[in-house]
Amino acid sequence: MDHPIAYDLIRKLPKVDLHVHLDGSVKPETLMELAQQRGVSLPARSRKQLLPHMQVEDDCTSLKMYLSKFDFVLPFLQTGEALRRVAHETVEQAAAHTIGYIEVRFAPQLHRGAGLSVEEVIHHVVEGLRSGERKYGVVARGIAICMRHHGSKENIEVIEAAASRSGKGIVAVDLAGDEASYPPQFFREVFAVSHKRGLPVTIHAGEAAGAENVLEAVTRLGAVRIGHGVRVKENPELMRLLAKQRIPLEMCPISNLQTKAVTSWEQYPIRDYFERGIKVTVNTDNPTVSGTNLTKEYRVLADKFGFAATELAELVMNGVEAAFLEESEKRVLRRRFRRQFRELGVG
Ligand SMILES: O=c1[nH]cnc2c1ncn2[C@H]1C[C@H](O)[C@@H](CO)O1
Ligand SMILES: [Zn+2]
Repeated sequence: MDHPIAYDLIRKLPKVDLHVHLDGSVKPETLMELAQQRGVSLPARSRKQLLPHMQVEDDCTSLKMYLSKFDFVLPFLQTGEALRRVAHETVEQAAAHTIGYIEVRFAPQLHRGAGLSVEEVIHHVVEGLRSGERKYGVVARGIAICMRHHGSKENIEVIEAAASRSGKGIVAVDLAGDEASYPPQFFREVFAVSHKRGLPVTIHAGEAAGAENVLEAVTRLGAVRIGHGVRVKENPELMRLLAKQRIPLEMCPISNLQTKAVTSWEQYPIRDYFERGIKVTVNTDNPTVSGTNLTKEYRVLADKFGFAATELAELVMNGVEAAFLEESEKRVLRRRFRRQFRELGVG
């Protein structure tokens, strides 16, 4: 049976990905080459055999279990060369799904195992993004992540280094990792530094813990965007606050189902948020770990939630408005996207 919105139209629709992790985007083929270069043998010899080590299965029961997949790839992402390559390839993969703007996030402290400094990690990732930008015509920026299991000293070091690169490839900072074990109030001191340095903040919240974490992130950590926010639905007043303050949610539907932020699509609040006027954006989170891409994410919205093409275009434009870009850069994107929508007969 034909779907009311053709798969091909969704692929061709210009899109933005505001929430995609570098270490969740490594191609299996690349991992095999990186392992070979290091003389390390992998437990698998083909892409097909390797994928189960890099990707979650249907039996994933929690964010914690989901996060364990990253342990497999991180040992191979410890050199400048590897970081540049995966950053470049993240942009390449985005281009294949007509993504015009991408913000790639990464945790500098997780890439220091072979002696790189935080500044060097940031430098190599930004260089990889830039070469991807030049080759594929996708505007690409970086977000530096503080990890929940790291101490204040390490996280403040990330924020300081990111602030020094602000406007030079890095546009914001984030907090990621095991939300259930480390609530946001532990990080007030850390994010006070980003506030002092004028660096925008987005926080993973309301994914593996309740709506109170989103409230804390917005009111105490100064978050101007929220990663996921699936459990905001528990608090109607918070939903009104987010709509009123125009705080965008970076939702990642397929990842959200895998980490059990919800247990079925029926419980997924994206339609409800959209209708309440919350600025919902649609993103991939971790293309490799989640076995996803942005076309697939938008297709879920059409298939499971009945979003029409014009509504999908509205979600895309929410992403453009939510981008951590200068107003002049946004204007260019806005114009380009509107023209592309018209050419596709959408809106
Ligand atoms: O969805 C997520 N929630 C919390 N943390 C996450 C998510 N996806 C990836 N991460 C973590 C694992 C990675 O190693 C780290 C840096 O990208 O961020
Ligand atoms: Zn994430």
